[in-house]
Amino acid sequence: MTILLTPYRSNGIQKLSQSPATPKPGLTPPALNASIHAQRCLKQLRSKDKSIEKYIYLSHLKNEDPSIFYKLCLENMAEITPIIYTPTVGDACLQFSHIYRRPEGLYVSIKDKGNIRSVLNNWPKLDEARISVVTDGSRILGLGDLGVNGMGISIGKLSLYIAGAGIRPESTIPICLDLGTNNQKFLDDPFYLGNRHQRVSDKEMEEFMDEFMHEMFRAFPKLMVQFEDFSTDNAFKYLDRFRNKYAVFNDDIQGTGAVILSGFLNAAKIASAASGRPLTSHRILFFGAGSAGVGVAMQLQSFFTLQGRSIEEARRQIYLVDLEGLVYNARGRLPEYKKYFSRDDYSGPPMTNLLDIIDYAKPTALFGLSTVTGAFTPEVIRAMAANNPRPIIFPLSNPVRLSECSFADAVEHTHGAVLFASGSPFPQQQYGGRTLYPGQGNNMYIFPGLGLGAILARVSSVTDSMVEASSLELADSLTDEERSLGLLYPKIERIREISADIAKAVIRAAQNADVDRSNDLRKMSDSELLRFIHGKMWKP
Ligand SMILES: O=C([O-])CC(=O)C(=O)O
Ligand SMILES: [Mg+2]
Repeated sequence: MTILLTPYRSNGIQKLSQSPATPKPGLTPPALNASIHAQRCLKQLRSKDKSIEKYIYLSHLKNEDPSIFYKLCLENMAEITPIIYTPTVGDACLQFSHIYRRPEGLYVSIKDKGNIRSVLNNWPKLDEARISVVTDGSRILGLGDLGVNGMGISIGKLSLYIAGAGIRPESTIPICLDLGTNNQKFLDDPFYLGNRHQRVSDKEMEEFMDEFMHEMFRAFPKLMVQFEDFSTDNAFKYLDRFRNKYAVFNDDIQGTGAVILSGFLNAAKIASAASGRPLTSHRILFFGAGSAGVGVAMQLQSFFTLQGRSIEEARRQIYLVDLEGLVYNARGRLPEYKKYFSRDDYSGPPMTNLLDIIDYAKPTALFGLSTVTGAFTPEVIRAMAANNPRPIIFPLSNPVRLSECSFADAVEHTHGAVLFASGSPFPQQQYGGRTLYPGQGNNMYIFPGLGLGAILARVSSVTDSMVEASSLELADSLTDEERSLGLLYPKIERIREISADIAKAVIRAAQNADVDRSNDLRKMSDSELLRFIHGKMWKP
């Protein structure tokens, strides 16, 4: 590890390879020692009480000395992830224009339309680019339209790619598209860093997106793009529009779908053992029918059909609930993405009360993707427990304060029987003399490995089978010890090992689907492939 002395680096491009191995005498204190310095940085981090201050400190450290930053991340994953990522990254995005210090990432604005190529060409490491996280800031976590402040989420996701999958820092491009914002508070804020107008029309956005994607893959031919936190309609629209043309996936639809299927599988096995109900006959109620809700529903339906259910049977195991209640055909006009799971077997008056819907559908699993804080009231939790010996309750909205319930409430009102995962981290609980651990059903377990597999196989597109492979691999990755603790997801400290396993499964799925362009990997045995993947991981 080197202690960097390089001055200001524009756009967060980290010149690791060019950093001086040994600083010139006199330019650092005489007894500066790298491993002590890592401890010093950790101590400085821990001395701050506010998580946003910790975020600012780490963001500064990453720019100054990426090696030490990523070393700290890897050695303290459980402590640092909630600061550089969900939930603190949500606050960082809200305050992005106020805490901004230096450029990082690439901004492509509607004003660049017609001229996007020349903006992309300004990126300092054209040849190195492999993974880009692209947001338009229109639905950041559950926080709504944050405009150009959404850059924070692209940066946060890519930090996890680097820490969690060993993607080289210089191969990553965080991108925020500035298509305006409908957030009046930001439009009125003199510090706001984006264009000061409402979001452009759908038609203008479409022309912009076509040009942007076309130029991205011309400028960076080896790239894979992760779409992040687009508003629901556009998340589906642009995934559909580009998924067969470019190597692109949507993290909120597919990454969340995969991670929740994985946690559900591990939970459903335990629940089925307790209830005697077959794994394939679970009924799932989705409270929240946006990109994540529908994405997870599609992933679960696909799983049930793989297990021998007909498509129709699988579809009927899923109930969607939005802000107007149960989603059913007779209710009236629905947006396109809600139609598929809309019920045709109910035609009574609108069913708006979650307790009534639970009573009607008798779900074995309740998923929250609504951003309605506290929607899973004690009564709702108790109703789930009354119908199921081990109820599956996943309040998945991010960040923490938007969660549908806390882990403590879920434990208390199910007398410790709950099988729980949330989108944001919750502390463990003591119950009846046992320690109970909450799962974190966050796409952070999926996208690093999915992306790593995709770029190593040089895929031309990201197929559903690749996403599914990542999910099944994650579900399988629990160790005996983790299972005995009742965990639904592996410990985050094992993220690199898990990302490598996921990458391997993704590469094999890409080969089966014939979307890979790296023939050499086809010739490798599984163990050779895994060794190859580990060898490719950048280590700080
Ligand atoms: O960023 C996260 O923590 C998970 C996610 O994609 C979202 O909530 O939009
Ligand atoms: Mg997201």
